[in-house]
Amino acid sequence: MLRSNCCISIRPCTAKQPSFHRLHHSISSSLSSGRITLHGGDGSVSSSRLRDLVFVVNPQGANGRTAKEWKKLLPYLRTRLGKDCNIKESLTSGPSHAIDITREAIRDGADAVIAVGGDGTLHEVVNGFFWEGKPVGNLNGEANHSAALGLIPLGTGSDFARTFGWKNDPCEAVERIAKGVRSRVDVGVINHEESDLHYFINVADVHLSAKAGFYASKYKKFGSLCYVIGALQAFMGHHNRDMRIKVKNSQKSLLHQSEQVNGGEWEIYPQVTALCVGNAKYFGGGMKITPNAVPGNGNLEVVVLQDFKWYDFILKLHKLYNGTHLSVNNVSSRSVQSIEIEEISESGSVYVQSDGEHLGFLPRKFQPTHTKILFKVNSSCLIINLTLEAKQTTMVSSSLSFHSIAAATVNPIYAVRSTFRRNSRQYFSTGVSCRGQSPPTNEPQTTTSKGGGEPENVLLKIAWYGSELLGIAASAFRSPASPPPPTTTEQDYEIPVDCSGRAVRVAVVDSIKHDFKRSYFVTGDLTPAVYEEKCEFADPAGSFKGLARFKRNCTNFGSLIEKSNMKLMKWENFEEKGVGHWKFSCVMSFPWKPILSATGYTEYYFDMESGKICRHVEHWNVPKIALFKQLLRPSRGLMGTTQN
Ligand SMILES: Nc1ncnc2c1ncn2[C@@H]1O[C@H](COP(=O)(O)OP(=O)(O)OP(=O)(O)O)[C@@H](O)[C@H]1O
Repeated sequence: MLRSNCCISIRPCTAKQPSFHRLHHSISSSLSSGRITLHGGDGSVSSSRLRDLVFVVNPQGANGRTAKEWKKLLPYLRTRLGKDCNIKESLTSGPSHAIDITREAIRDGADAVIAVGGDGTLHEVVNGFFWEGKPVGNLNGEANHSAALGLIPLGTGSDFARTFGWKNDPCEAVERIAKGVRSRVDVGVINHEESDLHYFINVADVHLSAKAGFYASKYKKFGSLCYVIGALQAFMGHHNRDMRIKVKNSQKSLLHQSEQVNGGEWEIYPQVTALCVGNAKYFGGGMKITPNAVPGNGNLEVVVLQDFKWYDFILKLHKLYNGTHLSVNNVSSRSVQSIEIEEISESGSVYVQSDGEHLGFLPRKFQPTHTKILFKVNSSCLIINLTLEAKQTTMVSSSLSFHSIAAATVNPIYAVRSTFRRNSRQYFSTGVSCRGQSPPTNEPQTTTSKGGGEPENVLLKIAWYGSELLGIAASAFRSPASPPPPTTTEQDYEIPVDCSGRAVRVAVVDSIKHDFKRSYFVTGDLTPAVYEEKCEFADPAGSFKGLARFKRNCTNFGSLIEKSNMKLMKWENFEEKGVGHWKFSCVMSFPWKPILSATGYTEYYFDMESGKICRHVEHWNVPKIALFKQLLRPSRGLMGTTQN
């Protein structure tokens, strides 16, 4: 790896940065009345009209779930907002289409463009607010009119929404839109030689995290598991790289609690693993990577991870999720207004992504452009009002630069003069005024989706999916000479039934006890006859249905284990369920032979009709972190246990 001379310095900001206040302009009156008052040039009130809301829907978001949720949401949306707004729906036909839709909608005078999907869709809609470095204006020449940005988070990660504490709950999002409270957010701009300016609203990052994001996008069909697979793949062939950065208007090193006195000079950051520039706090499906970022304060938070090894991520993963990683060695953070980044060796292999979208590789030359633009965002519903404030300060350097864009003035966004043109080609069939067309039902048909969950939950999910994946991988590499999973006569066992055809409870419980004796955790040896075919298997990290998958997971887990011991300590009977308290220990077959040891209990719920097990819920008494630590602790491989 190439290292070159370096100097580290930061110049204090001399440029005036407009001060930012979070604005909460209530527009609920506009929304509830459904009317926007239009003022004539002499200030006279001329007429009023309904607000035009354009919903840009990515039907492929969250592996197709966005389309399903949207279909269910639309009737409710019309009921809730249709009285006051023209609701237009526009489905994207492929990548980047949302950019064009947004531009055209704004040119046509839309009052708000609302992204429906994940961060990728939001990212495209944000980029649609700009054209050649300037905010797009409507073609009616209304100086005071500027479109707002909204969000119904329905993606896989939906990380931007997490900063505001919003869940992937479309009904909640509609309520936020209906309330209409607005505040402003900044938008970052990325300059890249030979390409247009690129805007981001959440987090832009380079190197390992960006590479992981690149791979994760290929596995979205696996839901949040895509981030685990992406990260594993990104580690292959990864090398930390020396980088040079130049920041501007940095105020305070958050890590060292000191004021920066220099700015605008190059600093060397050796062995950078990842560098993240946050306008908001979360990325990668819930990692609180830039925990001090505030989307409306005019600054970006830069977090640099240096010299991380793969095991550092395992050891510190929970800190990355809960945002406490800034206290870790080799992690630094600072607040900046702009940053330029250069890879010293110019390998051209350093990935860049913004808002989870792959942008290319760290280039060698850039021409940053500073554009001051005003964004006001609805802090609760994310309606961003965008107004051009100032533009074009050009500086030349050989780096990638991220700017926070901000401005001080606020335009009243509902003093609009235009009428919304209704002939846009891009509005699909439902793009009509919903006034008076409310569906008969007022009840939302949507289901609440997972998302915006607790960091610990995400960690658990990763552990769950990770172990499942590891098990699958291990089973794939299992030697053909290895003995096949034990086959048992239990496959053919028929459970006795009572006169109403229901499985006899005592026989079911006996079978469960028998399965414990055969260490079903690691052998997958379960008695199929006592389980419903679609039995649900759950633990605090997740759940799925189907005995076959559970058996496969157990068998695969077994292939990672050298020795194990499982004991049913106590059994309790209740009317609708039985509870088995167990003790489990094993030696993993990793080179450092870690020993896992835990107690826990499993609840077996019985189906009232068939008498078979319909839910199998596992609880581990050991904290997850303790399990993680056990996994990393080497042993001598000595354990007086039953051979698996
Ligand atoms: N009609 C479409 N067909 C295929 N891809 C599309 C289509 N419309 C948009 N896309 C692309 O889908 C990608 C992902 O979309 P989106 O971000 O909404 O969902 P997600 O990836 O599941 O969520 P998140 O980004 O929050 O993890 C975007 O990069 C976008 O370019």
